[in-house]
Amino acid sequence: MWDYIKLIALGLVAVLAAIAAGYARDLAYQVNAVEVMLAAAIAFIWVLRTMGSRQPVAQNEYFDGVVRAGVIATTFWGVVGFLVAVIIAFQLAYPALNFEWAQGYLNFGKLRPLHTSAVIFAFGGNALIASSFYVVQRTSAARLFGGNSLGWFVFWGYNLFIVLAATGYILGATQSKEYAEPEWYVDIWLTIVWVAYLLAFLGTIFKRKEPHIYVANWFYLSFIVTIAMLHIVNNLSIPVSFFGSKSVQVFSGVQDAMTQWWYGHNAVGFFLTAGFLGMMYYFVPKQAERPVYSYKLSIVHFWALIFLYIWAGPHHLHYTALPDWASTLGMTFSVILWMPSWGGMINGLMTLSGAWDKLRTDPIIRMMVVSVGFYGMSTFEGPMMSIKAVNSLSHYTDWTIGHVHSGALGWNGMITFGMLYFLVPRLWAREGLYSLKLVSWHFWLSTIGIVLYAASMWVAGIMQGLMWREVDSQGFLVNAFADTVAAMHPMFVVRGLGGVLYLTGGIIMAYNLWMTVARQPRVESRSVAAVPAE
Ligand code: HEM
Ligand code: HEM
Ligand SMILES: [Cu+2]
Repeated sequence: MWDYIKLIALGLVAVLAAIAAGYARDLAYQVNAVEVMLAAAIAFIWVLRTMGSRQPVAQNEYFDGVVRAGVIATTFWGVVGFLVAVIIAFQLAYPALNFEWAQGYLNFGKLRPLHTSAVIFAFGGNALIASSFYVVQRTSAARLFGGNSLGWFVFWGYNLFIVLAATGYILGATQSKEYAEPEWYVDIWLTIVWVAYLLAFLGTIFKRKEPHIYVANWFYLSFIVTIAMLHIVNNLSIPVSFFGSKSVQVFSGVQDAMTQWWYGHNAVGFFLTAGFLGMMYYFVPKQAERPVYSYKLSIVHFWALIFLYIWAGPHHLHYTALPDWASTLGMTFSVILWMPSWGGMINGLMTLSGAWDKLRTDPIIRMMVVSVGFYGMSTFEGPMMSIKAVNSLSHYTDWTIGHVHSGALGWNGMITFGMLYFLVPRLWAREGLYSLKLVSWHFWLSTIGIVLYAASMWVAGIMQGLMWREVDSQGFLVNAFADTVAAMHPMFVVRGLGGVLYLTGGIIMAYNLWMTVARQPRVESRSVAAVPAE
């Protein structure tokens, strides 16, 4: 019965998407409609072919299939995102790489949002979904809520969202809001997927056999709920046509800017921070084989973090049309935010107390420790940059880009690598990783890559800021904008090289994980039973 309903729904979606493709007013919409049609058709055929032959799921076992798929997707999108990153980094250093024949499709302006979405939403998002599904099942001693269908719907639905967004960007569909570029219909689709995600996660917590809700789940849950709220409010818009990608924002002027940076800042706070803290609170203690340093601190900094983050958005709009009081409010909360951020860092680092020797022997722990260290560094730098006097120098410069990447490469990237190295042997029941030596190589390549990236951007950013300010004795500006661009060339090259190292590390990881699954002997004793909580 349920299968028939699925077939009818999928068939309907495929037909409607085909009609939409026919009536499409622009290329991006048309290609997106064809993609939806294909996705629905493939799902239709799959449901049809497996009807009646699917085994009932064993309720006392964890649902790890979807986590395995998430791990593969994370690795894949990571390498893709880093590759696009290296291309745009060299496009900035050598503008000739914006080839004439690729204008309008593969120039910097088109590839930049592709990079940001690929690394944040595809790489980071898949890492968060996969790890949260793993963690919530283990710590609740319960199978993922909603049967296999809900979990698979979240995974495939989310990855369809990424494909729709990415092809849309290349073909020119964007609502021009940073990190929220996808147009209205893609936003609606993500909303549906996200509600399903919330349902699967929360449902598992509700049916947990463990009385306590482990703190990692608090962080994951706040991430899921807050992203839903941010996504819906920031994307309120009215489509120009039902058959076109263009839409008009509901807010305008400075209200729109404030909504956008309330979104943008809290995307950092809840997607790139709270969600990844959830990851830290499970995988660091697991890998170190030590309990969390202070459980009390984890609760205190959780509530402080989620309360404070929400107010800090205006630090993205200093010295704009935004009223001064709002800007001051944003700055104040940003400075206070330093404390709970460091609460998290201290808790992560101190979890290793008594196990510091592992830093010498275990490259995965090393990766996690560097990650938490970069979290601490970027959450010190951020509050500093939010101070108006500092921001008057740093804003619009590459200092911001350096700050972004010490958080993104250092914190988000490294903790995700650690999580992947932890999970793959367990999910595929393999006897440890294929090569710890390759993990060590990955560690050093990515660490040196980050250092090159951050250091070159500090130099570039501060130089740029100072050059923009420089006036002669008559009060005239000394430097033309083009002078500052020319002066940054060497730093752009260094940043690009840092990116090459980081990408190489990513490829080595992909190879190592592949070989772990392909070559390592199986272990039979892996526990998949949903009791007791682990
Ligand atoms: C191979 C490593 C990477 C390289 C070489 C790289 C390079 C770049 C470049 C060249 C830009 C454009 C800067 C500009 O417009 O001046 C950029 C922007 C950005 N990247 Fe990366 N990236 C890398 C990895 C990552 C990762 C892993 C993340 C996130 C998890 C990330 C997040 C971002 C964000 C959020 C922006 C926009 C920053 C802003 O507008 O202030 N990047 N990246
Ligand atoms: C206490 C924590 C933090 C504070 C107070 C903070 C503050 C700031 C400030 C003041 C800016 C510059 C705004 C501008 O001049 O345009 C900024 C930009 C940014 N930060 Fe942070 N930051 C924090 C942590 C982080 C972390 C951990 C990450 C990444 C994982 C991150 C990612 C970003 C991104 C992506 C931007 C660029 C936004 C854009 O213009 O596109 N921040 N942050
Ligand atoms: Cu911010």
